[in-house]
Order: sequence, then structure tokens, then C-alpha cells
Amino acid sequence: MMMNKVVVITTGGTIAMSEDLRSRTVKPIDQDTLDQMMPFLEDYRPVQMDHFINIPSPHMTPEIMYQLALHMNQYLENKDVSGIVITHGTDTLEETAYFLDLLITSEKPVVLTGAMRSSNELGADGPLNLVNSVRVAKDPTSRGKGVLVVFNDEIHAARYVTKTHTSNVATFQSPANGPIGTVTKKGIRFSHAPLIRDNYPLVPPNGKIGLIKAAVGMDDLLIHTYIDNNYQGIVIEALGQGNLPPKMLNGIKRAVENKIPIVLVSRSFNGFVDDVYDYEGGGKQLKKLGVIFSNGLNGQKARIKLMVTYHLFKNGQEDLQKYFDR
Ligand SMILES: NC(=O)C[C@H](N)C(=O)O
Repeated sequence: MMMNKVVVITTGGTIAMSEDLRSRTVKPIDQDTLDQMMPFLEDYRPVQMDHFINIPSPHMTPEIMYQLALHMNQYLENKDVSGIVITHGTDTLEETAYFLDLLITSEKPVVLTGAMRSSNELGADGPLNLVNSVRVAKDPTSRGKGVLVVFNDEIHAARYVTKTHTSNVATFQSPANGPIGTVTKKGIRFSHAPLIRDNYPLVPPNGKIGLIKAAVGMDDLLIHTYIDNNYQGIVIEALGQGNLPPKMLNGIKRAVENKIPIVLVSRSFNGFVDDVYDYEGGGKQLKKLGVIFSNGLNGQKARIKLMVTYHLFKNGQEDLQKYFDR
């Protein structure tokens, strides 16, 4: 008989931290403290804890994400495991979630969660987020929906979710599409599922991808700096529907000539970039120059996607645009 086990892979973050009540600062503690949450999971056994790493999420790297994906895949191949929960710091949680979403082939649920309040703070949200995540990971209706983020009773798709507040427990939101489900006291209720799911081979990601946010009157200094420092791709958070200040154009031309892909997203968090505006620095000109337009991803997620697809581009499939159309 299959065991229907959920494995909780811990990676650190505030859920594995505590507050020094005198200095009001928060710092990492021994990750075994997450084991103290096991009694809350009694009703959902079997649950296994696996302490993978204990880092604040600003210390996460593409290499660690890759190791985490390999580690997680070993569990997903095990027929006794029905789902995975990964605890993670919230600052870069959406990036790890989207990275795994792009690489996972299993239909089994993979859920990321964490906490905004550390373990000894009043109203600590870690235990409830963990219990809700295990419930979602165990629920058969969660299968085949890609990597999920469960936080504050909501279920979000990795592709759309983003951290929107520095301290509020309702920080995770999907600005364009809303949550795809809700965790209630009695059940897991999905209202919709992401239609777009793309998968790429699990190879080490290219960590030399830069990210620039465009702003009024900006020039191309940062683009040249990335090129001079051997970066292999650059994501630009452009203005509005995909336009840039004219002074950024020379750097863009140099990057494209050097076969350094430039991927354009919008710094507005709703909507798409398109080659609509026909003026200097406008989307039409950028498209003509060879800039790749992305598909409603935010800058940090487009960067993850370029890290994951770069090797396909390198291997001669020059048309990166087709990956970013999806
Ligand atoms: N709430 C959190 O987890 C934030 C923390 N700085 C982290 O990302 O590790």
C-alpha cells in the first residue's frame, strides 16, 4: 500500500528564526525548532522533516536552488511520497518557487511556504502556514497545478505570486490573477488553475544574468557594466507597455550585437509588454533591435526564466522569444 507521505524540506527564513525581545532583532535559530511544530501535523501523518539548509533567503543562490531541485526530485520519484512542502524565507521565495515550477515534471504537489513573524513572536504565522501547506500537499486536487505558494490561508501559483508587503502576513499576492485557491478549516478549495505551464530540462542555471530597473532619464551605464563584466543576459524592467529612455539604446545595441539577450518586462506589475509605441526608445524600435519581450512575468522571475533557458539559446536555438511568449 502507498504511504501518502508529505516531506517537509526546510531551507531557513523567518519561519526558522526567533526575535531577541530586548533588541527587537530577528535572527536564525537551530532549524530543529521546526520539529517542534510536528505535533500540529499529527492529523496529517505521515510527515517527514528534512533539514536541507538553514539560510535567510537573501542568501539563496541559483546553485542552491539547483541542488534543492535535485534533492526534491529524489523524493518525488518515491511512490510513498504524495507531496512536498518547502519552507523558505519570504524575500526570495517567489524566485525559488518559479525556478522549481519551470523544472518540475511530476504532477505531485510542491508547496512553498514560510512566515512573516518569527517563531517566538506574538501571532507567529509559521505554524499555521506549515499546517495549511501540508494539507494542500496531501490533497489530490492540488496535483498538476505546478508549484504552489501557500500563505495566509491562500493558495497562489508560482508563476504569478509576488511578495507585496515588507511585514504584513498577507504579503503574498498574485496582482494580475488573484489566488487560485483558499484553505478553509474544512478543506482545500481551488477556484482555477494556471493554464500556462512550461517546463525546461534540469541543468545548472546560468547565474550571470543581470537585472535593471528603468527610470526617468536613465542612461546605459548599467548595461555597459554588465557587458564589461561578462554577464550573459540582461532583464530590463521597462516603463509602461515596454518603452525605455533613449539614452539606454546604445547599450542595448551593443548587447544585442554581442549576442547577449535582453529581455524586457514592465515595471508595472499588471499587464504585458508589446511593440506598440513607435518613437525613439519605444517598444516598436526595441523589438526591431532584437529585444525579447516577456509575458507578464515580473523582473525577478524573467531573470529566473532566462537563467533556465539560456543553455537552449546557447545550444543554437536562437529564438529565445518563443520561450518568453508563453
Ligand atoms: N519573512 C522572511 O522570511 C524574511 C527573511 N528576511 C528571509 O527571507 O529569510
